[in-house]
Amino acid sequence: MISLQKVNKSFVDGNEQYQVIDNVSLDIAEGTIHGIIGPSGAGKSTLLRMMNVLESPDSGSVQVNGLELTSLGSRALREARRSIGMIFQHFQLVGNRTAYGNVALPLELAKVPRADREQRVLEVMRYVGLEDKMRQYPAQLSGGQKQRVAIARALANSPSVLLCDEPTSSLDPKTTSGILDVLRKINRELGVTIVIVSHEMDAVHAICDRVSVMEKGRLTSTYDVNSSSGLSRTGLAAEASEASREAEEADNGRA
Ligand SMILES: Nc1ncnc2c1ncn2[C@@H]1O[C@H](COP(=O)(O)OP(=O)(O)OP(=O)(O)O)[C@@H](O)[C@H]1O
Repeated sequence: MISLQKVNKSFVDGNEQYQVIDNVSLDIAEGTIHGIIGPSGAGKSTLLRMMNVLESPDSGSVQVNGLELTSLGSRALREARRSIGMIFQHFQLVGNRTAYGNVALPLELAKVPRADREQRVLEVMRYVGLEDKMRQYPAQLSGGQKQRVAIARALANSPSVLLCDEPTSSLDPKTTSGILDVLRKINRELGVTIVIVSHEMDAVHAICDRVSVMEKGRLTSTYDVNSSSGLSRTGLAAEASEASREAEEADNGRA
């Protein structure tokens, strides 16, 4: 369970102070996939980064698996973060390490013995379907492969939560669908709670159980994707596609 209660965050730019997160409360149930959508600058990434306190709130509470992250010292926070993986739009792989070296990195930091490390890297690279790319450097991999390596790295320490900041925004539609399949598999098979920030509505609706909408630092709504509101959106999409089919038929009739 991820629970944000009345979190606030502002940044100072010159003489101006901007309230980027404005009194947001949000509970995300264990084992679900939760989307956060909204216009550019709404505060989506900042809110996501609060869930592992990469961004600490000015006030409010951030609990993950019952632990109040804002009250932890740096060592305890480092340990708590091991159960919270994160992936990014631009992958953030270390360029001078192979895929193997990238995935091994969090295990090295956690002081996992070498033999266990090797075993675990192999396991997670297999899980994302890249066991044949262990010795490649990031520059030798496609975008989709880089994101799979990043996912494997995020999984290395067996997290219970995976935070995804625009995970498919640099990828083409086919690669996007492969990455969404991997994320769905991680959720279903490993029970990992996933939070996805994205501006790609199709991707969000394809994979999420619930979605929150942000605007100007505030949460304006949260809905179930399969609830009546989700269905009405599907209904609208169906109507739109029916209308475009009719227009096409009319066009063909004219030709
Ligand atoms: N470290 C920072 N210092 C100053 N301002 C920041 C910082 N991080 C974010 N901001 C500002 O906070 C606002 C929200 O940023 P954030 O990245 O959370 O929005 P977003 O909804 O994820 O946008 P996008 O979809 O464009 O990524 C923006 O105006 C941004 O410039």
